[in-house]
Amino acid sequence: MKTYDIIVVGTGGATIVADAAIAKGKKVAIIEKGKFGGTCLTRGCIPTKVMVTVADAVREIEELPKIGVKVTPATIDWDIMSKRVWHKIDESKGVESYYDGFENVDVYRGAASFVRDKVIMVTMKDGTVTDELTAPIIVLGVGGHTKINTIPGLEEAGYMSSESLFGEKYPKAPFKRLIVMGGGPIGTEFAHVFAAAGTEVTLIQHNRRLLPKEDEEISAQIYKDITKLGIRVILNQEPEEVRVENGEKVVVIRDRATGELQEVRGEEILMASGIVPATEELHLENTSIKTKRGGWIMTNEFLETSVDGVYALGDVNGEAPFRHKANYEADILAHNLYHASSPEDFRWARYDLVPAVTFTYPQVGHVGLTEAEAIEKGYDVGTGKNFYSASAKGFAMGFDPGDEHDGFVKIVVDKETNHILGVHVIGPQASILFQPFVNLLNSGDTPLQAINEEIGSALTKKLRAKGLVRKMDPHSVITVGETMTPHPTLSEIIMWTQVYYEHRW
Ligand SMILES: Cc1cc2nc3c(=O)[nH]c(=O)nc-3n(C[C@H](O)[C@H](O)[C@H](O)COP(=O)(O)OP(=O)(O)OC[C@H]3O[C@@H](n4cnc5c(N)ncnc54)[C@H](O)[C@@H]3O)c2cc1C
Ligand SMILES: NC(=O)c1ccc[n+]([C@@H]2O[C@H](COP(=O)([O-])OP(=O)(O)OC[C@H]3O[C@@H](n4cnc5c(N)ncnc54)[C@H](O)[C@@H]3O)[C@@H](O)[C@H]2O)c1
Repeated sequence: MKTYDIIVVGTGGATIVADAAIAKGKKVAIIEKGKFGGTCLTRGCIPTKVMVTVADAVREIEELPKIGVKVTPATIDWDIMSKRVWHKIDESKGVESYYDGFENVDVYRGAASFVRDKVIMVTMKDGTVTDELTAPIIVLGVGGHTKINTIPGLEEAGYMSSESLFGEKYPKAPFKRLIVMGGGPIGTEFAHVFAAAGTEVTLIQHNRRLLPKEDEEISAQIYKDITKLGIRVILNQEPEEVRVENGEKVVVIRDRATGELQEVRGEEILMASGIVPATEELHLENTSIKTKRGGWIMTNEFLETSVDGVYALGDVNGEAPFRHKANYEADILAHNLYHASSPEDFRWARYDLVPAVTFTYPQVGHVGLTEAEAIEKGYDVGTGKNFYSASAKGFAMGFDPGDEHDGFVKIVVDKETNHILGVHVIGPQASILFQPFVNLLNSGDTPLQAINEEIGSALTKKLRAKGLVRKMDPHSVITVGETMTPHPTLSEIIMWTQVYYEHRW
């Protein structure tokens, strides 16, 4: 049995904890079965946003004649864009070699599995299996991957997911006709990218709304805006069958309201139908680690699992699946394990103020509750809405009052206190517009609130009983650093204020 101070499984957000341990001179094991850097760098946020930024530029140029700029149609240079996409993905190699450079770190390239609580073995890429490894602290940051629904004929016909798109299925040129299955962030972002590249895109959505996690009014607006781009959106559909006909893939869908059947054809199918936790290889059944519905690992506000000393962060704990949320949790854990002056100085996670952005066209962003969620929670709800066209800048950008595609901000307020419960934006730069509210809402005295109360080490129980309050001083550079900022946005340049103030970079 080999013993470490800490074992970190997965090299996405969890690397923040590994880095803190390395800096403290701890003996660290890092286990990664895929590309180093995790989903965000190698098949998620970053390569998609390199593409989305190009697609945005094409659409922005198309809008310029309205404000008096003569343009010729812009088109995407697929080769240059793809080179930039793969340049970022290939930074993964640098992450891998970085960890090879430390004497106090053992890097295992393979899949970790639990033998029992706190004991792990790794099936290495060459098929060999390591000795048993153990540590008083084990951090699980194994992420998630695309959920593939069982649809008759799908496996035989073949399909792509974000994993294979940024892998063996990366196209040398844009598709002629693409079917996107799913109208969440992944589906709407890729639909925007390919439509801007000249692909005829049909997006099939199971839900009756696009982006159903957004406020209803935002969903309705994004439907109008996306269809204006030439993307065909078919809502409220159940995929019935997939087949190949004359070299094309045919998806048969059934309208969930009317039962009507129709066929959609395309050169390729992109599955964007949600994610599942990547726990298959962990063999959690050999442990007492509790999971919740959907198989997500249950964690509390200190990222503890039901096994003392085992923590889980990022997508795998089933809280909001964003890279900034994974980073936020990893920062908290790194602080509590390696930097806190005492348990009273511990930080804890809260999930009621996770900012979310979808980088489709236009951008959509929010923090806090939707109007429907606020009503359901029993608030006496008031709302306010303002349009881009109502501001001088909005007019300058080409928005006119009454414009069907005007952007807007909607605030959801508790009428009893005038407290802001949620802020929702749709329009250009939505990703950065609502950040001041994220900072505002996170400021002030923040009492410790238990999450999944059944989970808690002896120390956690003591801290809960004590009733800790973290002072999030709105003037403090530390508060800015401890507040989530959506990734990847320009607001991050400002959010890292604490880090460059402390000369950590
Ligand atoms: C197409 C796409 C676009 C996205 N865009 C955005 C965006 O713009 N903004 C945003 O905030 N989020 C975005 N996301 C979500 C974001 O990528 C994830 O929330 C984030 O990467 C999760 O980080 P993580 O640390 O939890 O896990 P990951 O980054 O997924 O890291 C987990 C790592 O664990 C490894 N692993 C798994 N099992 C084992 C095992 N048994 N042993 C060893 N290693 C293992 C995996 O290989 C992986 O490298 C996007 C996701 C996708 C798919
Ligand atoms: N900009 C970002 O921050 C960003 C971008 C991409 C992904 N992500 C994260 O990654 C996660 C995964 O993204 P996602 O868009 O796949 O998930 P999602 O769960 O948000 O959306 C999936 C959508 O697919 C629909 N769906 C499910 N099965 C279907 C089927 N068989 N046919 C048609 N539609 C079907 C669902 O109704 C749902 O709206 C998200 O939770 C998201 O938070 C974030």
